[in-house]
Amino acid sequence: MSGNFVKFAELGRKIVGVGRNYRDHAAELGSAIPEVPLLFMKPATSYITEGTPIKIPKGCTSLHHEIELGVVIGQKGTDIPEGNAMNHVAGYVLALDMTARDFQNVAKQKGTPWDLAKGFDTGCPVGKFIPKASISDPHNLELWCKVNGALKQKGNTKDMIFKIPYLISYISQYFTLEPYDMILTGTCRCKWVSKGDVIQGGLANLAEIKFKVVGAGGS
Ligand SMILES: O=C(O)/C=C/C(=O)CC(=O)C(=O)O
Ligand SMILES: [Mg+2]
Repeated sequence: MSGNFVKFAELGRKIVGVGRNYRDHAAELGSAIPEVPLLFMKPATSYITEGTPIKIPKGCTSLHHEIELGVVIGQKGTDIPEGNAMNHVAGYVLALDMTARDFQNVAKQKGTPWDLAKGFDTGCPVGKFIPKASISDPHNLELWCKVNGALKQKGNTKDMIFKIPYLISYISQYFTLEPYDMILTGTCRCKWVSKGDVIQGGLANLAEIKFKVVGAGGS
């Protein structure tokens, strides 16, 4: 797959989220560690790139940022063996899995889907595509997130419970993975944001992102 994958977020493929893949995040939400990957989907309409603000979804009173490593798929596959999984990776991206935590808490209590909490417009800000060759070990990368300059999240991808080859293999047993799909690999921790805040994130010395948060009305 060529390095010219920059516009993957505009090509409209699916986003598969992995939840509770870091012990610290599961613990801070009082959630059990999953025995198999906990999956959810975000529609491609949730993608935004730098320059477009994150809009607090209508009625949301607790919007959280989750800084995550995104894995961008480059080769189609179903039932991908773990040993071959990395051949399906085109590259990576630094992403924010924005989560309407209040919507999610209601859904968790009622046992209903997380779609509204995860899949709203602007809920998946991403940075630039990073070709696979630029990262020798995706399981040893520092991740950080600041809000208005104050550090809110700091973690390392080495702490993922389920590693990338296993995630690709597991997901592809249920959803065919296609070029330009993206897997959000989970977050180390989370915090909330408000209208007017500026979120910045970093992935080792490879990528940085910056997004402004606006209200439901767009200001
Ligand atoms: O309620 C929970 O335990 C987890 C909530 C999430 O939003 C999961 C994630 O997206 C994540 O762990 O990254
Ligand atoms: Mg997440």
